Amino acid sequence: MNPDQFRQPDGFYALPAPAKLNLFLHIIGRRDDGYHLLQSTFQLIDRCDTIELRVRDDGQLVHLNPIPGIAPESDLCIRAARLLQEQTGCRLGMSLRIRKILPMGGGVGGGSSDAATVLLALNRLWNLNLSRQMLMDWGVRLGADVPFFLFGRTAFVEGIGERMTEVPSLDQWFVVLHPRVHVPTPEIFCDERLTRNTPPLIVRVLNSAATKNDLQAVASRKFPLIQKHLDWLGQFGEARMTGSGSCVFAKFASQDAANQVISQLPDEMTGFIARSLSQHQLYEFAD
Ligand SMILES: C[C@@](CO)(OP(=O)(O)O)[C@H](O)COP(=O)(O)OP(=O)(O)OC[C@H]1O[C@@H](n2ccc(N)nc2=O)[C@H](O)[C@@H]1O
Ligand SMILES: Nc1ncnc2c1ncn2[C@@H]1O[C@H](COP(=O)(O)OP(=O)(O)O)[C@@H](O)[C@H]1O
Repeated sequence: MNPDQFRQPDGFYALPAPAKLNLFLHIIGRRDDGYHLLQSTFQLIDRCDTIELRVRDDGQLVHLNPIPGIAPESDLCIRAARLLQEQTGCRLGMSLRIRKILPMGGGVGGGSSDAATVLLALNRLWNLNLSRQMLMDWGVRLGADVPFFLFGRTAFVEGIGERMTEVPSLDQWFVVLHPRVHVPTPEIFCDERLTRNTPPLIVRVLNSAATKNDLQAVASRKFPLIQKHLDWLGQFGEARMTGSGSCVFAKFASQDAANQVISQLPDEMTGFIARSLSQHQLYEFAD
């Protein structure tokens, strides 16, 4: 795939960073170090941040529009580029702009996806020719979900989130709502009410009535606004939380059906519709 298809007249490449939904998320155990053993299906959706970047010859990593509240050097995109410089000795740099539309800390993986897009893009634009597996091994240092975005296809995820198997992607539409609460992931995982004994799935199911999100009961009890959004969306289909929240979603067979639901959204709620994506748009930027 030629990166030129993403090139804009100003010389920047405008690259998509898609969101994900956890179609289900089971906690099947806990390791001695406190980390939880998961089983989850991760689905890419076509709602995306846009990462605009241009290669620099001077080796600098310049963030042209830092996200309020995130210091440029802490931004996952800058950290991703620095990681590649450190690991490969590459002396090239980048200028970066982020067009951010994905809710932060919403369980749709925006920060991890932004980082994965930078890793994939620089792999091409800095001519590094690193394998997908190499990028995944390095990317996990930036965030637990980064390897999934590099994997780039619908995945059944196990372990603490590091073991991935491709599963068939279904063409589906989703309504996603964003309750305006920030859910602290460690607090949900540490809650004594969290169940950690869902029986392991043997058949690799994509999504069915037999699955759930084990983090949802704790998160929605702690944050009533999440429950309120689940109740509203639940009128139209089975509503579920993604990741550790706060976003909730329901799936629909057509764009029309999803549009009909979102058009009825009360003023005090925000949300969007999205379609399942069978493959990351930059999948071919790694071998
Ligand atoms: C559970 C998921 C599913 O997608 O939730 P979301 O972040 O998407 O909401 C992610 O894997 C999360 O990824 P991320 O938010 O990067 O988590 P990390 O920084 O690795 O971990 C935050 C904290 O969550 C707990 N944690 C996380 C993952 C795991 N398998 N077991 C855990 O117990 C640990 O307490 C850890 O300190
Ligand atoms: N480029 C970035 N985009 C979003 N979040 C970022 C970014 N860089 C660093 N972060 C930090 O990562 C945290 C997790 O972000 P995000 O991936 O959006 O959440 P989640 O894992 O719940 O989907 C944010 O709260 C923010 O502090």
